[in-house]
Amino acid sequence: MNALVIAGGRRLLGEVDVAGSKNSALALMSAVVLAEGTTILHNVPDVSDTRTKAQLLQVFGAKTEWHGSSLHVDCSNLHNGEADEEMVRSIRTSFYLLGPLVARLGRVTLPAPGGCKIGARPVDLHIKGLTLLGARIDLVNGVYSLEADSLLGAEIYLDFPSAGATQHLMTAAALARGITVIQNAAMEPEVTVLADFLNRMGARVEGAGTSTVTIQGMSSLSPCEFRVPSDRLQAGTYMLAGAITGGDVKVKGILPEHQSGLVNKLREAGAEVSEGSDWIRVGATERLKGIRIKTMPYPGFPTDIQQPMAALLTLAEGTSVVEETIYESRIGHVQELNRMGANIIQESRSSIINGVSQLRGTVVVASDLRAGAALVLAGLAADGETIVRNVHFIDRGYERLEETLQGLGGRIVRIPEDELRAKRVGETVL
Ligand SMILES: CC(=O)N[C@H]1[C@@H](OP(=O)(O)OP(=O)(O)OC[C@H]2O[C@@H](n3ccc(=O)[nH]c3=O)[C@H](O)[C@@H]2O)O[C@H](CO)[C@@H](O)[C@@H]1O
Ligand SMILES: C=C(OP(=O)(O)O)C(=O)O
Repeated sequence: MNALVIAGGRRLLGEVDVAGSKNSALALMSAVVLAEGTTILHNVPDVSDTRTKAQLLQVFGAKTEWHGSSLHVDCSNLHNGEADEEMVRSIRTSFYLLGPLVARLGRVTLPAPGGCKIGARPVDLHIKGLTLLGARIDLVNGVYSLEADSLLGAEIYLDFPSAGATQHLMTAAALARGITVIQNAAMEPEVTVLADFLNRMGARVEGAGTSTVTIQGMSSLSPCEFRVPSDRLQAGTYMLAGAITGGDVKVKGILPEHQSGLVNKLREAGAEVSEGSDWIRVGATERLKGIRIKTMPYPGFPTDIQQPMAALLTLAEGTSVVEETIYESRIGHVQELNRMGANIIQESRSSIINGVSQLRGTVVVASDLRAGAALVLAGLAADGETIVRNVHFIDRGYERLEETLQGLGGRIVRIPEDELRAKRVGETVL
């Protein structure tokens, strides 16, 4: 296990080229199984989730090869396999493989998925949709078994615009006979990226990015080459790094229209934000003001940026209220930020943040991916040294986080936790 050690208090300055999107790459890595032959995904982020997903594909007979950030996946000889429960539980999108694999193989079994522990995260909408597409589904001892002679197009209404269910069902429907219509679909950018990818494979998907997505299923699809777009969540985190350190950070190679929730809220808090066709620059010359945030499905304020944004607001003047409406317990950062001197009171799904003028470095523990990102941001701004433990959570979704932050002038290093234990109380690392 590793920890990140951060010597805070330095303004971050400079430019960041943002890596490929974890969430898009993972959805595409399910869709690749739809086509016989080798699909090539470019710009796949080097994070633990994509490496785990590649291993999972191998369990079902796919051959995977990494060439830098390009992933070649040969799905010519798929077969059933028994996936290790630990592996499946370590990522969320293991589950998105069920639909496309049953479409290709006629039957498949897979343990229930994992992902960040930020709420109950049921899969009922996935199951409801797959059942409507004609799959027979059993759950025994935490393992899902699916069977279908062939999938049939269906009309599916989602009770909540779930990003995962929308993408999973679109993928399965691409090999179903007839037309599938998904109502109350998620409108997240990752849905549109997946539609572009499926269309590149020969499917006919329309309406992605709206609340009604229509998929004309095909009897077969072809492999293709596709570039994963940049990660809007890594980008958002680096924008926040510019703001929380009173620095000036330009994130490049991104689609600014995907950041409108964050950009508007940063401006409301008093940050300086400018943007061009494929970049956004964020800085802060004065202390920010407290604001209200409410997470919502896209295009609302993204839940995945809620925890990093909360870190920023701990230092804003006055009181902020951050309401999490998507997940019932995305609060792992709260207690740890308070250990650093923040003043956050958690009331049900709302964090009431009373701004403090300084955070103090200490040892904190990441409970999940974005809680980890929030603690790193807090550490960059804090007085003294912060040690963030459980870095494996952060590694799920940030490609070479410490190198990127070092490139902006941040003092941050990764060290094995064993080395930390050897230090005397009060002894610093950096
Ligand atoms: C790998 C990936 O892409 N992860 C993202 C994806 O997660 P994920 O796809 O898991 O998130 P969903 O959009 O499905 O979840 C949103 C809400 O719907 C609920 N729900 C979901 C499915 C279901 O069958 N039943 C149900 O009740 C969830 O518990 C949650 O409260 O979208 C989330 C919302 O933008 C992001 O936070 C995650 O980073
Ligand atoms: C919640 C997240 O990921 P996952 O859905 O993969 O757990 C995230 O990326 O913030």
